[in-house]
Amino acid sequence: MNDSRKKIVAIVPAAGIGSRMGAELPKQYLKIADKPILSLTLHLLLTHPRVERVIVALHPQDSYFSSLAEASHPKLESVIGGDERADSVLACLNRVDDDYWAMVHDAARPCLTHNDIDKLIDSLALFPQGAILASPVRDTMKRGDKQGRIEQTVCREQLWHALTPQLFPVTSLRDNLAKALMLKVNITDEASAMEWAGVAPGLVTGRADNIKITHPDDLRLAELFLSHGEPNS
Ligand SMILES: Nc1ccn([C@@H]2O[C@H](COP(=O)(O)OP(=O)(O)OP(=O)(O)O)[C@@H](O)[C@H]2O)c(=O)n1
Ligand SMILES: C[C@](O)(CO)[C@H](O)COP(=O)(O)O
Repeated sequence: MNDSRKKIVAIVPAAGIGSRMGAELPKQYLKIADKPILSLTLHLLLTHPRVERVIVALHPQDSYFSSLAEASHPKLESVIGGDERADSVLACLNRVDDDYWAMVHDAARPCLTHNDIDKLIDSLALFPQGAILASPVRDTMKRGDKQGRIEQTVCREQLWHALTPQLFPVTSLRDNLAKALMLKVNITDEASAMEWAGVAPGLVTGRADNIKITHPDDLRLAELFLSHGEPNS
């Protein structure tokens, strides 16, 4: 099936509390260049021509989302997320028809570009099983011991940072994720659920500035990237 016929739904897990950020409000509502991070991420996905729908998972007590400009967008719907990121993704997947492809992208990654989304979608010709954006590890990698000392140097050949979006057929992702969660398998991204089921997702080199805003110093970095990044729409 060529990509012009692939129906793509973007799934945005945004039900976290941002504990590592330690801010007064969930990090997805902190502002960069005067815009909430979630607004930046949703706008990026809603304006991409190959994304038909966007589903966002929200915390049950989320009182911020309704005030976002994007909240009333006709292509967008929201669901209540779960205890872990994977539960939130599954809650979104349960709202999607089987003939879609799910492109799962963290709310906390607002620096994604349309060009990288196109790269990922185009990669399905090579990786019909699904694929993820990833960034090759550049630094020498160390494993530390419990005393904070170097235990070993880890070979960085073939090591990648998994990014998002991660793009898979809705049916296999939903089934594999549901089974893995039921068996209490540790799932931190969509690819790990697919790997658990024996699938080898494709790795597509994405921009290293597609960072996940996790700690306070990530905010300034993201602001820098967004002020110098390519226009997305
Ligand atoms: N139960 C959860 C937990 C996380 N997320 C989302 O998954 C993305 C990546 O998770 P992470 O960066 O860990 O966000 P938080 O869980 O909010 O951060 P922390 O672990 O520091 O609390 C975020 O957009 C977050 O909102 C979610 O939808 N549902
Ligand atoms: C999905 C992810 O962004 C890929 O790197 C990452 O696994 C999310 O992890 P988190 O602990 O939920 O931030």
